[in-house]
Amino acid sequence: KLWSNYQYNRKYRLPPGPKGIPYFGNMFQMPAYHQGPWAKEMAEKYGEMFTIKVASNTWVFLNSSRVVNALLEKRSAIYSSRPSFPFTSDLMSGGCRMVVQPYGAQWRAIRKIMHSILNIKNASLFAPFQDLESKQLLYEVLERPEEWWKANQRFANSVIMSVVFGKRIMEREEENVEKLFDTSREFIMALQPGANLVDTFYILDRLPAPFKWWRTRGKEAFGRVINVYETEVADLKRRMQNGTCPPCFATKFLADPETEKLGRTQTLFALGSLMEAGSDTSRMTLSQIIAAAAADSRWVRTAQAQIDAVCGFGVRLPDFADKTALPYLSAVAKEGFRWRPFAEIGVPHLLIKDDDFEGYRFPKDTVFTWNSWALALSGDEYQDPTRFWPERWLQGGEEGLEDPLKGHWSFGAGRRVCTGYHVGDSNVWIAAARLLACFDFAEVEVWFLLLLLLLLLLLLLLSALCCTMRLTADISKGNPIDTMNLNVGEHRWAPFGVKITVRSQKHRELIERVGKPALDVKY
Ligand code: HEM
Repeated sequence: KLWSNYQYNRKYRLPPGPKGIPYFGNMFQMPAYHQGPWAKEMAEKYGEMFTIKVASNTWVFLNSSRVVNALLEKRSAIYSSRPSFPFTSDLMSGGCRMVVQPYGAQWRAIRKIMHSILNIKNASLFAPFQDLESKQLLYEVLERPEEWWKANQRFANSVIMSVVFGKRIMEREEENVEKLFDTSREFIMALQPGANLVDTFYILDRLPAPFKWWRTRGKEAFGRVINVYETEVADLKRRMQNGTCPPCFATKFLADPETEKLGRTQTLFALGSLMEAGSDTSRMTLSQIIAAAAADSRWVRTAQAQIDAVCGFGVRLPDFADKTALPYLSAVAKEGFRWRPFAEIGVPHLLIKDDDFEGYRFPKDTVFTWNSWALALSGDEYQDPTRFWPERWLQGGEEGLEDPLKGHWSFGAGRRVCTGYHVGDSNVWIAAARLLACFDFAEVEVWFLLLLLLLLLLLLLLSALCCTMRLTADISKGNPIDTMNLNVGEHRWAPFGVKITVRSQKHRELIERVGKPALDVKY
């Protein structure tokens, strides 16, 4: 062991990093969740790159746009695989969840399919659904402002379900959608570094099957997710037989002879990954924009002034056709992606062969990640980085405003960059533009909190203790909103408290006129 360590250290040179302990490395220093602030602190201490060990894996964090660009973008051909995840990928995803698949033929085939539906040329395919669902979103927020987070979820989910499965999701509580959010959350949790020992200590995977204590749990998780996807495909087939299914991606995909070659599990996961990635991401970014609007009304006033100038005060809703006339709204969407990236420490990219870079020599199988939180909140990268300040994107003119990838790393990098970024960007643009056109956002006031707490005390006597504790936790986050701990991944209750009010009677009438009819649209 000592000899092989000596040889390794002679051959390779890695950036410095915090000292770890034998076998576990830095595993216990990195928080289990919400690792962004810790990784930012390390970046401030070590500079553009730092190295940590998570058991036998070596991770290099990239902390400046310069090095992300130089490695993940420019050398993408060798920095685009994923580390092995015996539990999270092989067991609970049957090796078929694209986001954790290694770089290779299978990943390439699925990426091609994803691209065929999510690319910019299909913007016109998504636009009518985004238009319809964002109108319904406004009506839902008007009717039940305290359930804004559910309305965001339904919006994002229904857009992708309409395009992929030709069906609208009318109720956020729909059983299979609820299960989809649960399985997505389970997957994200499993992916956290150190969450499953076998994903970190690969040697455990060599144990004989009866000693692998995690197998049953992994198989059950796989069963749950496959069940969600199968339920959707069965429903699709039923509607196709009834003649009630409009043309959609899944009907074409399932009828394509090429699809058969993928096998059943991969076919289901291709459709499922679209549902999963398409639903969760846009709603989280929208939640962040709502938090930013409640925490700082300065930029909201500017956005509303521009919308009012173009669409009239409560006269009509902004539309995709207004995009060039509303550059501030494109800057809002961009700032929404940059401000508090939810993939806080990026997504791991695996280097597939030894590489030299500026005096360092990286061994094959080193994990590289862009330190997303640190990059977004770095004073070297952005002026006044913690502030939600759309103006930053307009300072040098409007160049690059329409490219969703330009100026931040929230969609990832290189060949692994998010395939759905056009859809995510347009989802966020239309929903944010319309919400800002019609509503004001404020942090929850103290008297309101006290009243709610009083009510909760009464509730305590009547309802289950755990439920009350959960509500209390929600409310305690309300005033003021802690924008560094937004917890937007939460899908079961409001991640933070916010007061949403319609801007005027004219806006109320506008929403009733255009938003309410959206509820009756069926196909
Ligand atoms: C709305 C905001 C969104 C954000 C911030 C986001 C972010 C990301 C990030 C950070 C990655 C990993 C990139 C990397 O490893 O370098 C990713 C991958 C991916 N995203 Fe998104 N995403 C969004 C929306 C969407 C949507 C709407 C879809 C699909 C409908 C989608 C589908 C995917 C897929 C399939 C991958 C896996 C790509 C691969 O591993 O090759 N995303 N996304």
